[in-house]
Amino acid sequence: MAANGEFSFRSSGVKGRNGLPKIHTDKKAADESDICHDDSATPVKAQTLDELHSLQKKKSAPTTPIQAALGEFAEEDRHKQQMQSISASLASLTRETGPKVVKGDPARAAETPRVAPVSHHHFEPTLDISDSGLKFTHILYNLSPAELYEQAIKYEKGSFITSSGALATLSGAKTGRSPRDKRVVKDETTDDLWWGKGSPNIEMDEHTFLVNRERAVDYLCSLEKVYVNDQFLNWDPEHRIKVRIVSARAYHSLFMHNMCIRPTPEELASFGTPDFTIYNAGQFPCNRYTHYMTSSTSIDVNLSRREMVILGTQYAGEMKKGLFSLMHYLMPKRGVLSLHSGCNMGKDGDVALFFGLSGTGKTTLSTDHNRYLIGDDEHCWSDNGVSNIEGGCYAKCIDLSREKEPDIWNAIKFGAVVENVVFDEHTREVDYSDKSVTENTRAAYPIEFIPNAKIPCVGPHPKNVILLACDAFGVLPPVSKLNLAQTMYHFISGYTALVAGTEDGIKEPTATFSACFGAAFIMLHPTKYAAVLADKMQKHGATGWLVNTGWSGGSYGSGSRIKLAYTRKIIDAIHSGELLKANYVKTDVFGLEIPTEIEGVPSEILDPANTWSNKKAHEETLLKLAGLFKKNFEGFLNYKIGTDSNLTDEILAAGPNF
Ligand SMILES: Nc1ncnc2c1ncn2[C@@H]1O[C@H](COP(=O)(O)OP(=O)(O)OP(=O)(O)O)[C@@H](O)[C@H]1O
Ligand SMILES: O=C([O-])CC(=O)C(=O)O
Ligand SMILES: [Ca+2]
Ligand SMILES: [Mn+2]
Repeated sequence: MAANGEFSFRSSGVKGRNGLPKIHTDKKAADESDICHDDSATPVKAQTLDELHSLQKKKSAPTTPIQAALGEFAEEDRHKQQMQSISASLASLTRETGPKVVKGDPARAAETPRVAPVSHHHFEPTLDISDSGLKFTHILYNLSPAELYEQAIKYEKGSFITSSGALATLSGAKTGRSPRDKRVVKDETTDDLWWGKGSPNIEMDEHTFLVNRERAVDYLCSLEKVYVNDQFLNWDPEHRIKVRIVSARAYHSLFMHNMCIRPTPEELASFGTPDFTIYNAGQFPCNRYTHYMTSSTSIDVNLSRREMVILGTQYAGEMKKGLFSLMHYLMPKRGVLSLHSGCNMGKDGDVALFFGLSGTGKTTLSTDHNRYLIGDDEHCWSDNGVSNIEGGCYAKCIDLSREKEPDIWNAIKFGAVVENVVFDEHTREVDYSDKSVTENTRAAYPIEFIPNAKIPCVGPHPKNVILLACDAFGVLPPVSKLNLAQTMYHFISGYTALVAGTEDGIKEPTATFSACFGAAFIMLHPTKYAAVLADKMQKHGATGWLVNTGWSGGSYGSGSRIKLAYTRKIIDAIHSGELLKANYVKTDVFGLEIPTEIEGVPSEILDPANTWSNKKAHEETLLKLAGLFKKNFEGFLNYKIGTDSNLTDEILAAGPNF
């Protein structure tokens, strides 16, 4: 480059008579040179192309002194134990005990014979030899994102790299969870579970579970290779759970790599036996002649065996939320509260929880450039404070925009999985407004893709508990301050309203009530979680808030969704403590305390009654929604919350009055 920044050719030192560089053919002359060499001078250290290719990849470097100290024998032992553990995980219950498993990609054929087959001498003689007992199952163990990308692109139709570097994939026929196909084994250990009306736990017996388990395991072992992830749940070391995920798709393995906590190499070396195992055979259906099965999809949890089987759905969220259900069972046993909430922390250590059903804003509002992100969806609140259960986020992508949600936008890069999005076939730019595959398009990315993620994902006791509702009726205020009884009333109600199918034009919104803002995932009766939440909020002086991220100025169809920018201002005022100091007035019917002013938010929208042009329609809609709340709460009237009945009575009184 010339000094002025313009590009120019470097003038060559030795020139021939015609001005061109002289070509030296004489070896001696070239060796003793001060003359210019050809840049490619050093030859490759390979005799053949195969050798050349073998130079490209080196063995992953041992990372720490711990591993170095293990020595070669210990390392070999550890590897053998790992393979035995995986073989045991994949064991058929009716034939030989564990399949022959071998680590590595079958496509890298040259490498496989070097690995000694796992010996089965400690097992009983096989009951029934089958072809599956003679073949090897290759184990792709905790692959890296780059390796999983290659697997997905090579072997899974519908896998593509988007222009931002994310892996686009299709989840198949199912683009959301299938709660009606979830089953939980009912046995002597599950008496304390919530069964019956309203409960998400539909029973199955142990035998049927084993039938489905065998079906999944046979399917997985029939494949040439399966993916195994060994990872953790819960950033609180005291309550950490070890999970193993066995799956048939690189998509599933990468999704869980992103969503669970990723072990360090040392943690992986000493992983041992998992506390819980998922068998994801989602490409393979369940057999509908099997007892308890009502479709070809079945998601089965067996708490005694610490196992979960997935048949007939490839939607990866089933694994995420299956593990969340497990935490809703395990954590309360330890006095730890599990929460379907987002969580973030201010610079001064003030923590906020964001409860809400799907699509109400947990991910959007907890991902806040001015605050540390602890997590977007699943948390625990123990005596130690709050901790994220997961290692990643799962953001809705529909209508995602760089301007409104920059941190989420930027997190969709190499390593992230985007499900069911539509992209330009040439540029691979994703069109986030396209609902051709589904409205529930999603991105799963490791939490550290958010620049201000708080790692480790733990924080002190919450100061604010924000209940989010996307009220498509447009009658709940944008924000209300709640007393403890109101917080419990709305926590147990778990309200949101969804907009019904949009294809035939405008439809009535439908109210959904989902206890604890996650009835699909809780294992015990809602009042058990509510009692612990009330106790913790009281003990740590947390304030409850109800935030409507839905409609204003009318119901869906006539009004419009509250601007995200306004909701963010409201949330800012909660975090800063400003809102606690505001003036409040009480609304009719719901008896909610609403502020008269918030910086950056037009005051006239703070009371929904002001925003409806048709006052009569407003009144009717308000009463209609209040009636739905009342009816829903009837199911909880016979339950006591906490140790005395005072709180129960207060909570009942905290609902709508009309
Ligand atoms: N005022 C608003 N407040 C919050 N979100 C809004 C608002 N207006 C529009 N949105 C959109 O609503 C969606 C909220 O979805 P989000 O992913 O945060 O849901 P979630 O509560 O995390 O659900 P899930 O549990 O299913 O992950 C986003 O797509 C967001 O852009
Ligand atoms: O589980 C899913 O598919 C997405 C999610 O977070 C929810 O529905 O709460
Ligand atoms: Ca979310
Ligand atoms: Mn969720």
